[in-house]
Amino acid sequence: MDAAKQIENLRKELNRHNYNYYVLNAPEISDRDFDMMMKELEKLEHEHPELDDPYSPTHRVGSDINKAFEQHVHQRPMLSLGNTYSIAEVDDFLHRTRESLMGEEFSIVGEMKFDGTSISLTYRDGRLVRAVTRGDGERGDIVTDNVMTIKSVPLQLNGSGWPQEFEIRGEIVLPWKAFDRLNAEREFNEEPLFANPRNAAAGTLKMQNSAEVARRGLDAVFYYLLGDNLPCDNHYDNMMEARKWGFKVSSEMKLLHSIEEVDRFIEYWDTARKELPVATDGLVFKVNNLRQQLNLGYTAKSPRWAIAYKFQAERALTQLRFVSFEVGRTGVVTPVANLEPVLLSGTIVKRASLHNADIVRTLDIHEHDMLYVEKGGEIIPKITGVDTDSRLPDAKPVTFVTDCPICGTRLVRVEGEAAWMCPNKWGCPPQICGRIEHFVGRRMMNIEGIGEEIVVILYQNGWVNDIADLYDLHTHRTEIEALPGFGPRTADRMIDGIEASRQVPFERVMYALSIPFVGETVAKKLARSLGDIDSVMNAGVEALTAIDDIGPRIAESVQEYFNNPVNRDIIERLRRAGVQMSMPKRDDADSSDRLAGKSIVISGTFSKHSRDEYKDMIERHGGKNVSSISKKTDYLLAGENMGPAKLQKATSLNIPIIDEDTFLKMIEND
Ligand SMILES: NC(=O)c1ccc[n+]([C@@H]2O[C@H](COP(=O)([O-])OP(=O)(O)OC[C@H]3O[C@@H](n4cnc5c(N)ncnc54)[C@H](O)[C@@H]3O)[C@@H](O)[C@H]2O)c1
Ligand SMILES: [Zn+2]
Repeated sequence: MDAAKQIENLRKELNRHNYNYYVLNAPEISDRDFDMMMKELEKLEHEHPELDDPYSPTHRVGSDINKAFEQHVHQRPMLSLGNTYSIAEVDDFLHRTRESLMGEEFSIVGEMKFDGTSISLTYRDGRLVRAVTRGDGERGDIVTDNVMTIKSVPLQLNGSGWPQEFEIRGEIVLPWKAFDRLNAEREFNEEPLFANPRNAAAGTLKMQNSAEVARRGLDAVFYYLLGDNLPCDNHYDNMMEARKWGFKVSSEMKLLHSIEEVDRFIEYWDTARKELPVATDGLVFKVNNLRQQLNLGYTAKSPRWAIAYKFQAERALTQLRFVSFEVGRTGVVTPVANLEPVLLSGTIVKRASLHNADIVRTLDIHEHDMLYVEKGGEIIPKITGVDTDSRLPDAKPVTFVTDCPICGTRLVRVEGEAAWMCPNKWGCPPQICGRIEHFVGRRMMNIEGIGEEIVVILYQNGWVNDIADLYDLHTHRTEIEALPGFGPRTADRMIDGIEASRQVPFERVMYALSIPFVGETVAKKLARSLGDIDSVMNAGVEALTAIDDIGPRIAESVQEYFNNPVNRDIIERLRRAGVQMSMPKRDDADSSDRLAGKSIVISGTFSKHSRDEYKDMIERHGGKNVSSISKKTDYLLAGENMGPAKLQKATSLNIPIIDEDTFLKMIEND
């Protein structure tokens, strides 16, 4: 292949990976592989200056701009960092810096490289006025509302001495604990897991629903102060000032005075970082003195006064014991590599998902192969390769099962996907138990006292075969009490939990039914738009797809579910048991058509009701809540601390801006 073709291919590939990483938050390759590809392109472009292109990914910061947000142009571009993978490369950087500074003394600040998503905050007169993502480096998305939900971000500064206006940059992170909780929840709801806390943080920051953002537990750490009248002439002291104003500044930040100290800092954190409560993917070294920073300047993509050192992804070689095939609630069969236990990033890894049949085939795994397991920025261990040299001569390739490993039914291929599933919905135990577990879950019917293990016991004893059987469980009370380790208190808790679930609102019942493709949000929309179960059951495809966010695939799935007589029977039994099958009747005073046909944007914070309550009110009075301002917007319902850009846009489009009192008057009874 000639260089031009090679360069073109690399650019195309890198652009695609940038998109997966920054926009979809779902990288396909490891950061290291990405960085190596980038270095290769840099090298080729260097050798062939005639093929250079300002749009090449080597000159540009990967963009995370999302059309659903308004954008803001950064006063100073937000750049990336040059990266290195070894102490020697960091030392090179220090030598180069010394040369560029003509031998002048300099000190270095060593910092954690937090693995989240960058944010720029602007403060005026001590108050937060705007939060913007890095975007493409030149301009980013305005995410002020979402950032305001992060408790450690000061809305109003403490102390004194801050410039009248300044910018502070940092990283929005999702601490390990919150990340694990979020993924456990997603796993339970059978939603795709986040590959790592960085992707989770970036995805969360770009959500349209600030209440959900608040619930997820983001945090923010700050590492860069910018402005015209900063309090000190060096980076370190400025950060110490920022800490006094109320910003979270990492306590791991350290002033370093020699190459030896830098090297020791790296050696120490190479292992110690595993104990930190947030994910880090490396260290950052910055020249401390601001005048020296200015002298060193920038390349198109990164400052010359700083460098990142990236930690190695941890990789281990271990033997495959066997591949198991596991059946989930929806019947999809997932291959799992069961491994000889191996220590990786501080945890013992025994199992790693192989995802699907295509991946098993691509890796070409044979029985008892030695496999490479990796756990880098990604929390979920991944099989990245096979050591074919150590393969036993007569080892057979691992093949995907053709029949359900549990019930023996022949598997069918899921249309358009790499997945296989067991079609025996009503006879395959993990599917039956999976649906019951889903039904009792916290975000569904929230039946306390019944968890995963108890579901299996109830099923094995023949008492609960489907979700409706739960409501007859009291007839087995004596038998339950007699189970080893149970007793009257446990039985009480279960029965009380079931009793209480009769009050769970209809929209959560919709979600609890395990209708394929009907997740929490879709269930809510179905329930709210159609009002009761009979309307959902009888809705045609047209009526279903007329609802926001419901496409033909979901509509078909809903119809298929209710066309099945087994499901119809379950619904009737649930109805007889007193489970909520309709939305509560609203007081007429609570709803009207006063806002019929009006599109309303909500922005800022309010004192009389929460944003969610206002959204609800808009809908109840016939209006439509929309997230961004356009010519079609009828009103902007504005609270405190509203983003100035939104305000400006509304003014320029002549959209009436109303405060909460005006809004409440608008929907009041005459
Ligand atoms: N796997 C993939 O498909 C894929 C695709 C695109 C990018 N990537 C990865 O992303 C990297 C490029 O992303 P990037 O441009 O955000 O660079 P980066 O993440 O390597 O470094 C720059 C970022 O580090 C962050 N940072 C954290 N702590 C910091 C501190 N103390 N001081 C200063 N900055 C700090 C900032 O957000 C800054 O924007 C690549 O090197 C690659 O590893 C991977
Ligand atoms: Zn089966």
